[in-house]
Amino acid sequence: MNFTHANGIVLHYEDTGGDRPVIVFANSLGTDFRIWDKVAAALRPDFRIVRYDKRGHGLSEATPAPYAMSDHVNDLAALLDELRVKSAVIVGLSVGGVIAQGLAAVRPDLVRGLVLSNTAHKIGTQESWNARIATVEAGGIESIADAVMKLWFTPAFRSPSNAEFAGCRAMLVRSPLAGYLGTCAALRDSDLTESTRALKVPVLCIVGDQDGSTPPDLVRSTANLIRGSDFRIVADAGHIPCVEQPAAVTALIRQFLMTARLA
Ligand SMILES: O=C(O)CC1=CCC(=O)O1
Repeated sequence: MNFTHANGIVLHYEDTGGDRPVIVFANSLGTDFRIWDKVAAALRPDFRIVRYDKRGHGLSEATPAPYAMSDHVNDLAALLDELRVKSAVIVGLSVGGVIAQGLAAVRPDLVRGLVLSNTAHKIGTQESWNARIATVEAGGIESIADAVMKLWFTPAFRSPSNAEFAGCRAMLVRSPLAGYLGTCAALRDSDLTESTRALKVPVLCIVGDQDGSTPPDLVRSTANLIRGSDFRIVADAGHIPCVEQPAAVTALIRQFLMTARLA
């Protein structure tokens, strides 16, 4: 296990692969960096892989809610400075993709390219995030877990016999409450439309065909903002294709890196 102080908090991270081209993975709301296990393992022979638990998730410090998206962005910038990463491809899922867009806007020196998975320049509305915050404050994360699982995964993956599904549900309900609520507030208050429209790096946007949280049309609208970006749909996947279809996600990342000459 690796921990470091960055931006005034303790972050949990993993850093493997020495001086190869760097890929950084950022995870989604209510998950930790294990969601990238299969994709990271497939890419590890060819890349330096950095994964981390964002503030209030996994083993990273859970400061009191609410958070701002700039907290998450500044945490990642500080972590990469601490690890002496000069420039990387950032692969971000959902809020991890929002953090990746924010990092590219405020620290373009750190970002060679972006893979934006199941994310958007703006996710949800003030009303939807306030409603979720109120429900979780009243009943805990367990009270929304079954509904969230329907956003995250296809019916086939949600089978009672699928142990991986049970494990992902456990990951959600065991998330630190402050981290979950804090990041809901960060999403509520974040709108990156203008800074994302100004991005100049190579970008691949991907989305599961059955994503109930950031559906294909929303992710396509983000791709349409970014000149020259590519947009791909992953078949038979919900909001977390890196868990549900890791081979397809790995293939799309590899193809993007080759085409954009980032490998
Ligand atoms: O739990 C969800 O609704 C899915 C999600 C939205 C933002 C994020 O990071 O995950």
